[in-house]
Amino acid sequence: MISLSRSVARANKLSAPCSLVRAYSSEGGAEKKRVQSPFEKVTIFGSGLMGSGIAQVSATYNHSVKLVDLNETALEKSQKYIMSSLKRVAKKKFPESTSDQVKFCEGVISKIQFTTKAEEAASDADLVLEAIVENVEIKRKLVATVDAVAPNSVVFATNTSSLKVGDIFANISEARRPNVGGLHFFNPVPQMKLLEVVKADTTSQETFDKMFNYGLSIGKVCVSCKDTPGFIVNRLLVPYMLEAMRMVERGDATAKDIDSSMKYGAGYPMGPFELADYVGLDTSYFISNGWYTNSELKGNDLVKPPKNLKDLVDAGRFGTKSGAGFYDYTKK
Ligand SMILES: CCCCCCCCCCCCC[C@H](O)CC(=O)SCCNC(=O)CCNC(=O)[C@H](O)C(C)(C)COP(=O)(O)OP(=O)(O)OC[C@H]1O[C@@H](n2cnc3c(N)ncnc32)[C@H](O)[C@@H]1OP(=O)(O)O
Ligand SMILES: NC(=O)c1ccc[n+]([C@@H]2O[C@H](COP(=O)([O-])OP(=O)(O)OC[C@H]3O[C@@H](n4cnc5c(N)ncnc54)[C@H](O)[C@@H]3O)[C@@H](O)[C@H]2O)c1
Repeated sequence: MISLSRSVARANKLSAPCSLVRAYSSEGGAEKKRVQSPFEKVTIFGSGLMGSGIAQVSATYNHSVKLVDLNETALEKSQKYIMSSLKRVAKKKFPESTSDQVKFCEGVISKIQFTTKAEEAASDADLVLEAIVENVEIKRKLVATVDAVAPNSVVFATNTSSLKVGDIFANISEARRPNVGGLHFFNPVPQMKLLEVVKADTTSQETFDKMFNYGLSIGKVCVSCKDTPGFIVNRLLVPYMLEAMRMVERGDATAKDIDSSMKYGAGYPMGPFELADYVGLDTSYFISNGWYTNSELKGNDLVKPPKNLKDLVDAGRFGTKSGAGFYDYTKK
């Protein structure tokens, strides 16, 4: 595998402003290097937690963004969420000037068009990114909608946490197969620097390079992944967090002490139970159970969901989003 030296990468960048600079060592290893984005118009499906964050970051780095959801209520919630996040970023960026903070926030939000018109939004995009509900059938339906109207050259990526990229795009038209891949962002998107760039079986090198350079252009640290369950982080995160759960089941330690141990002993920003509540216990159960019952990890105890995780989900304790999970968030 070759790697471009920094001087070659720099030369490319200087000679062709919109060049696709593969500013990374393909022997693995991430490199955080700002390059010109190969995309101008980005259409994102799903204005929830992740879609909103991806839209915010793409607009912050001068992409023209269309953010699509099923109804105006979802879009209004998204706009509020993005604005509140932008205000936090602006306060740090322009601590001395409220007017600059306002200008920054309004400048970014003006680059995002909130719409329910799916076909129109997909019809003139350079990059289409889906961040809709983690359900392969619903994602496949969206793929079919985009397939019918998007430009031939569009790159189509998924932000899935746990599904196989190849399964999501299984029914896409033949001509588009080289132009699909995965762009797995982390929550919260404005804060988490990592972007997992996934090369599926049909992804062309050109498409991979475009996705990778888009990630670099929006300030992310990009890593290269194969289309395997959980890519890199979740493949390691799920077994770690499930074993934490089993420790509680065995009575080895409390959730609180395990969280403290990982924060103050391993330097994690959140312990496993705080994180599970943060990303959602329903999501966590869905992912681990999906891998355990219907993936290349089928029957692997490393990803077997513990009983008490399922009990919490069955009881409607989904984590912060429902006010209670491993911890209670409603008590003052
Ligand atoms: C036990 C059984 C579990 C079962 C298995 C589970 C398997 C896992 C399931 C996977 C689900 C999908 C996962 C997904 O595919 C991949 C992921 O996303 S994994 C999650 C990755 N994210 C993390 O690990 C989060 C780690 N936490 C943090 O980094 C921080 O806690 C935080 C979230 C950034 C919050 O920081 P805090 O210090 O705690 O709190 P603050 O509120 O002060 O924020 C600090 C700092 O950041 C700025 N900030 C925070 N959020 C935002 C935002 N949304 N927008 C803008 N800015 C934000 C804030 O302003 C602060 O700035 P500062 O003032 O400090 O400069
Ligand atoms: N939450 C996380 O920590 C996290 C992190 C990384 C990746 N992901 C992945 O990102 C995706 C979205 O996750 P999320 O947490 O943002 O979910 P979410 O539930 O917050 O948002 C999903 C949004 O998609 C919308 N939607 C559903 N079907 C749609 C359609 N056909 N067209 C347009 N919009 C549609 C829903 O209305 C909702 O607003 C999932 O694939 C998830 O696995 C989640």
